Amino acid sequence: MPAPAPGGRAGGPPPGGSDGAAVLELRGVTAGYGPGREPAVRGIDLAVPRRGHTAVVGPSGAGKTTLLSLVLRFLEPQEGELALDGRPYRELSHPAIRSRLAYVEQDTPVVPGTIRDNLLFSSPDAGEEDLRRVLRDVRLAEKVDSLDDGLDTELSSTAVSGGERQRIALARALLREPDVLLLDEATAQLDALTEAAVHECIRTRARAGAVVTIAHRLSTVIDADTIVVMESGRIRARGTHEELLAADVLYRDLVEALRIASAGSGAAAPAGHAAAPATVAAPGAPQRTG
Ligand SMILES: Nc1ncnc2c1ncn2[C@@H]1O[C@H](COP(=O)(O)OP(=O)(O)OP(=O)(O)O)[C@@H](O)[C@H]1O
Repeated sequence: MPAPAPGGRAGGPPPGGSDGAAVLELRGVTAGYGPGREPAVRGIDLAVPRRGHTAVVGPSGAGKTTLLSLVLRFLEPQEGELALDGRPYRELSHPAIRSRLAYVEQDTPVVPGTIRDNLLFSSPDAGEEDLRRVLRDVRLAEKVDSLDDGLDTELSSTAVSGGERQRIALARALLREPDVLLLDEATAQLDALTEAAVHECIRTRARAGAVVTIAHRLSTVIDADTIVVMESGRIRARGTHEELLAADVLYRDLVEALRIASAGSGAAAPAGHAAAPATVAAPGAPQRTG
């Protein structure tokens, strides 16, 4: 198997490349955090296909969070440009961009109010059946049904675990049916139900739209359609799990770290992958996304 060219995909062009299929593109993007500082990412070329799961991996400080910050327009490029459906970001307003994206942080805060308020926060017109659907998707439907006030339960009056909090955030994001779901997977160990729900939601959503994860679980990485390996602010390789295992030494090291970190977790491997227990982040993984 040919080695992936630096920043290129083994065995062919980047998915969603120049064929117009990309929903989101970064073209030669260099960006950083102020004058006098080294750029945090350099010369990033990335085309995110309209459907499918793109996982971003890399050691601490590689630029993964910066990449997401650029996509969310928390940060502007110093060089290069981003585009949504082929239209450069500079021609689009912040709300126009954000309306197409949904972002689930590692530690997304719940908003004051009820579970319903939390779900409707960014989709105020969603109907009851939509709320039920996303709660089922994130495996919270039974829990909500068991509460006396159901969807109208005040979150402050209920003990909400970290896992449930993340599932509420994910449900809120799914409700929007975003063109691009951006997800910074939790580094903390979460309960098995949350792990499974997040995993399943990524798979389901990736059939309808684009999902970009900063992946901290081996099972998530393995499941991605394309994995982007970042190092020192650059994309050093991209491809499928098998392609990268064969061709990229840093990827092999990252996978090994995830495997070691997750050893003994007992999480099930995705179908077709013999050794993929993963519930714990690699050492040095990020704490949160800005
Ligand atoms: N707010 C900030 N101000 C200044 N420098 C920053 C800021 N955020 C990130 N950086 C720097 O940018 C570079 C890339 O950081 P980034 O957080 O994007 O990497 P990362 O791959 O997400 O790392 P981690 O896995 O540790 O979260 C690092 O050198 C980091 O120190």
